[in-house]
Amino acid sequence: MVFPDIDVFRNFATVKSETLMNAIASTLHHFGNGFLPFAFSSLNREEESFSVTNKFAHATGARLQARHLNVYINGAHILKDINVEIPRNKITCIIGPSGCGKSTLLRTFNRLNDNIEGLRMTGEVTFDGDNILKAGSSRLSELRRNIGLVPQRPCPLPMSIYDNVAYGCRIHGIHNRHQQNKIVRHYLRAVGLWDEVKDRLSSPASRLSGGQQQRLCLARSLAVEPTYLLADESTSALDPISSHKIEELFTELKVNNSIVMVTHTLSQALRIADHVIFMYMGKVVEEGDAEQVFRHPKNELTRKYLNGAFS
Ligand SMILES: Nc1ncnc2c1ncn2[C@@H]1O[C@H](COP(=O)(O)OP(=O)(O)OP(=O)(O)O)[C@@H](O)[C@H]1O
Repeated sequence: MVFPDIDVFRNFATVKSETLMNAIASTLHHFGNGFLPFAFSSLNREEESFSVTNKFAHATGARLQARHLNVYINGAHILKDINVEIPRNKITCIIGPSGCGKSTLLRTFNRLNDNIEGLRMTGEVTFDGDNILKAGSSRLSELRRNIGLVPQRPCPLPMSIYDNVAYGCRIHGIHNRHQQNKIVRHYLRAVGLWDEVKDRLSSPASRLSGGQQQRLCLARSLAVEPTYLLADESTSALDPISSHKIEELFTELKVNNSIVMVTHTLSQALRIADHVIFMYMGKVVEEGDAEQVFRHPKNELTRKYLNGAFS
């Protein structure tokens, strides 16, 4: 699947650095990229604690829902009458065979599909009661402050490892170098990357391996601590140990945040999902508590999928 918002960055190589930064800032502002400005909520790590409150996120008890959502691309009916509710402070896993619409649904939650040519959406996606499908640009940027997306393909910005994580803080007005250092260190540790990069923080992020880039992008998204983190196969390029670390991290994060992840790995969904959405050919076939869906699926199609009858 192509991500035009990410591809934009790849074309910046020859642009002057100041122009580049401005272009990135405005592009991110427009498209959102999972790390637009947020305030930071408190982090309870013994070695580093810092606290800035994301008032909007935690005061409103915001919830994310899709009602009668339909997505068409160039006339093709991609998402069909989707009705789901994403619970707060839980890990929701979206599962289903390739091409069933998982990423499209995930991206609809922060309007990242908007730039797809020929896109038409009907129905509602509500966040904190507001239909975000009708949100104007000012509401949209607020939305993207609260719903961050880590895309399927890692997309490091054309800057250093350090700056990739610190960037979100800066555009949100956190210019204190000491505080930035703490945040960068904290989130690189959280994703299990710190030991691998601590001696080369000023190197270009593009020199990292695919799995390292995937963790860097996750750190960048987490560093602005969204209310909802949308993760599209965020462990697909990782070895089992690194994947396990990320799963542990997501489990810790749900105390303050809500995670929605697309995964192809059923064993991963079994390990960490609290809530499951099973999709097939653009429809939600079954949704519910993970234990119920995995142990006692109501739908025959879900049962077949879980038993490996198709993938
Ligand atoms: N930009 C696009 N233009 C045309 N069709 C698209 C576009 N993006 C997605 N689609 C189509 O929408 C359908 C759902 O795609 P989507 O990427 O959401 O599926 P998925 O379940 O996430 O697949 P996978 O697990 O393989 O990543 C597919 O048939 C795909 O070809």
